[in-house]
Amino acid sequence: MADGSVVPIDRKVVRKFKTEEDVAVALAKYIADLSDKFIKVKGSFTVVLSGGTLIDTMRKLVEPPYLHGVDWTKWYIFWVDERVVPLDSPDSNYKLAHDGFLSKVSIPSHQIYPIHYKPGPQGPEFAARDYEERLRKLVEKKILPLSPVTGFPIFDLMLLGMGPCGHVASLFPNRSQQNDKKDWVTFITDSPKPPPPRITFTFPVINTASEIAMVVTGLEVSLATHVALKSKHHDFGLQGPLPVQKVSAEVLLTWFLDENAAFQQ
Ligand SMILES: O=C(O)[C@H](O)[C@@H](O)[C@H](O)[C@H](O)COP(=O)(O)O
Repeated sequence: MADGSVVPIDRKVVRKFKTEEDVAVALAKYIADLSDKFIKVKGSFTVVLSGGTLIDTMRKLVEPPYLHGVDWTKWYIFWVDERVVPLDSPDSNYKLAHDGFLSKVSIPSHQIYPIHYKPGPQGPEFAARDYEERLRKLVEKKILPLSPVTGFPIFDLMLLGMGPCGHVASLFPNRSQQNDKKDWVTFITDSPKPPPPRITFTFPVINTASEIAMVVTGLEVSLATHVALKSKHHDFGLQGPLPVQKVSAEVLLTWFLDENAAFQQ
């Protein structure tokens, strides 16, 4: 199916498109519709970004009709993971989002939450603790609600990419961070994807989000996509599931795939 038709399975839908351009068109509408819905219901829209190709795939959102149709003033922006580098570094997920998205829309700057960067070996741990503290303050201010079910903060929308090894955020196979059930934000100093020092939301926070979009395009992710959506078993030389297999959303997890990523479906 290459028309974006929706196949509902539990709290998960898979939307398959022919090209990456078709994914970009559908993703913009999906995000704008959720923005309208959440702002109507709760007066704000909390959005969590990833790095990688996601920001480019969001490109239609900064074009008409969304550019002037979305109420950007109600948006709050967070990062599901960030490389621990200065914010103006070419490796920074903040810079990527700033250049491709945030600089083009009118989200108030105090509603954008980049990491606080500190150089040196303590930088990753500092950035993770600091980010978690800032999230806890937003819970106190009632900007982020806490889930009565999980005890973790509820974000309205999380936009995730996936690597060929099945990683999401900076939760990688063969790294302990994917098993953290206590922290909201943790850090990694030996990420297999460069650069090595990063912070990342943990799975309990990711899976407490209301809506999650897995935005996955390209042939190199087709095997991990196949494992996540079809075979469930894998031959990646690991014990246990791939990180992506642990993703679920409170309301709905929506996969956006192009024909290449869906090649093995
Ligand atoms: O720091 C990063 O690189 C990201 O936040 C990471 O989690 C990304 O979302 C995936 O690696 C997918 O990356 P691509 O979209 O580039 O395949």
